[in-house]
Amino acid sequence: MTHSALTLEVRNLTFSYQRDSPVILDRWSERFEPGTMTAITGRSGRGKSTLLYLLGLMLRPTSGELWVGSSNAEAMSDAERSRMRAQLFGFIFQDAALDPTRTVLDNITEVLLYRGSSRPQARRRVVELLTQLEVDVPIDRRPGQVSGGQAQRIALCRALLSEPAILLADEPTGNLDSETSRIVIDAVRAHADSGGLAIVVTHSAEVAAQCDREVRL
Ligand SMILES: Nc1ncnc2c1ncn2[C@@H]1O[C@H](COP(=O)(O)OP(=O)(O)OP(=O)(O)O)[C@@H](O)[C@H]1O
Repeated sequence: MTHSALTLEVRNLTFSYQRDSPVILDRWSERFEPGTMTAITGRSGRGKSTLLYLLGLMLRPTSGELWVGSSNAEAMSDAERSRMRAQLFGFIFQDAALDPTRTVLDNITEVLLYRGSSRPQARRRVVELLTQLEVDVPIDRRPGQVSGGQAQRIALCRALLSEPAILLADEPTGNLDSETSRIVIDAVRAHADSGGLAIVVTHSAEVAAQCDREVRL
């Protein structure tokens, strides 16, 4: 797997949800390099998920800049940001955001079909990766018929198959036992080792220890 090597850089970022609500990030600066996996840690309510939404171009900061490679995302239109999000970012968020009306297979394969894989090729890749992630469910099931931890790994499978330059994960091991957590973190680790950039919000010291560095909010 190869990724376009992109640095993500935040400069003097300030954010509050509303004008009169508490400031969650105050002139915050940080740089995330390709080929690395960073843990974002900190007490509950400190703004870890909010930071991930900002980094993933889902929220705009109150002030400050976010650079994705050589592009300043704050200078871009909403449409340009959406395009960039679809092309460069992969997300593993707490509400796995699978389409409940479609099968596990269809939820995952779309990205591969879109990129020109044949249906049998796409199916093979999906089955291979689900097996690696130890998701032992029939691929014609719907998301409502799998467990929370399985849904999370199905979302991880979808995110990894799109080969995003930047992978953002919000508590990807939150619902998982320690053995399954290890499988998930190994997969995120492999993404970073192959040149991708991974940022993982976590409350787990064990997960943070497997990252290259920890940024505490
Ligand atoms: N949509 C929103 N509108 C207003 N305030 C919000 C919104 N979402 C989150 N907040 C507030 O922003 C703060 C940061 O929330 P956030 O979810 O980013 O924290 P967190 O560090 O990820 O927490 P946790 O570890 O509990 O998941 C909290 O005080 C939260 O109540």
